[in-house]
Amino acid sequence: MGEPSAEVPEQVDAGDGIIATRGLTKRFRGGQLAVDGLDLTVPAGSVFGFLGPNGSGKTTTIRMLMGLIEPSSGTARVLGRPMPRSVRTVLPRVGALIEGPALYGFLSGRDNLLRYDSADPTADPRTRRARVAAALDRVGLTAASGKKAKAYSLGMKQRLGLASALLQPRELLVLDEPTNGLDPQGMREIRSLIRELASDGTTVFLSSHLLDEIEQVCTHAAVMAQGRLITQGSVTELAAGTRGRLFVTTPDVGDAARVLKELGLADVVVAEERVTAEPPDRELAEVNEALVTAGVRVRGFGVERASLEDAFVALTGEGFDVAG
Ligand SMILES: Nc1ncnc2c1ncn2[C@@H]1O[C@H](COP(=O)(O)OP(=O)(O)OP(=O)(O)O)[C@@H](O)[C@H]1O
Repeated sequence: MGEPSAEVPEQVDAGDGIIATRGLTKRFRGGQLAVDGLDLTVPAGSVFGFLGPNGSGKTTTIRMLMGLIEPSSGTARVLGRPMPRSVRTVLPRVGALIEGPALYGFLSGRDNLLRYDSADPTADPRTRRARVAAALDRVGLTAASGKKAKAYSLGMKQRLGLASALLQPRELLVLDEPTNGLDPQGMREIRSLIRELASDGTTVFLSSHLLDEIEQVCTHAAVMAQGRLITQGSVTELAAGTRGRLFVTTPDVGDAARVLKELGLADVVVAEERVTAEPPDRELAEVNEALVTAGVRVRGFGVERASLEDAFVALTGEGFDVAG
């Protein structure tokens, strides 16, 4: 039921993306418009960051992609197939970690994975132990595999969750806020694990409300705000579309700021021993010369590359400031 018949083969168009949505919309019963006309394209082989403040519609989108809830309108295709119609053929090829892993605290990490594996009707019981051992090894939990899961740190629980998603080879990993609640060390571990997984060709789609996290691990990103897509593209393109900032490092910040304003530079901001402004249209050397001529002791000077945060500010006119 629901699967396309042999006469109407599903075309998997690689150019279409591993995930592709068109006009995807979710309005909840109470009238809340959680996702509004989303057109998302996730290229094969990318580490795709789905970025947005809390409440911007990320989890709702992921739930629609995984066939957990029905869209109100629009379409979603995952691995080239329509969701939720193709849930049964698509989900076995996708490793998903949504809203934290469901673990039995009284079982060891290894026994939790054995349970997961035995719940999969396609998993051969004869190779179960080897599969579980490989997954534990992959996430660096071999040494702790005999410990009860309730004694695991949050980071270890998260890694065990990832191991459960990795019991079978996957074409796509979908991770909802994989570093949420972790300490900096735990975050670093999960990030390096994600990079490693991506390096052997798995497409990774992860949501996050942390800009620098996306910048550190993702090749591509989409930015959501209030249920709408603000932008998407490669991380370098997104940042490159935004101009960097001119900076002057000097003890004479007052004089430096005055000179920059006299030269017509916009958005001059003074901080301790540092003045920044929008980059000028004129030659940088001219600006430097004007500073030096005015007696400003220039200790550092140049244009900094724009970050994803600069891009976000430029797009929305506001900072990426999220509450908890
Ligand atoms: N089952 C539901 N019924 C009604 N409204 C909902 C439901 N689930 C989510 N919402 C609302 O939809 C909006 C988007 O929520 P969603 O959880 O998708 O955002 P998010 O970006 O994933 O945020 P978070 O990171 O906090 O999970 C929010 O305003 C939320 O209150």
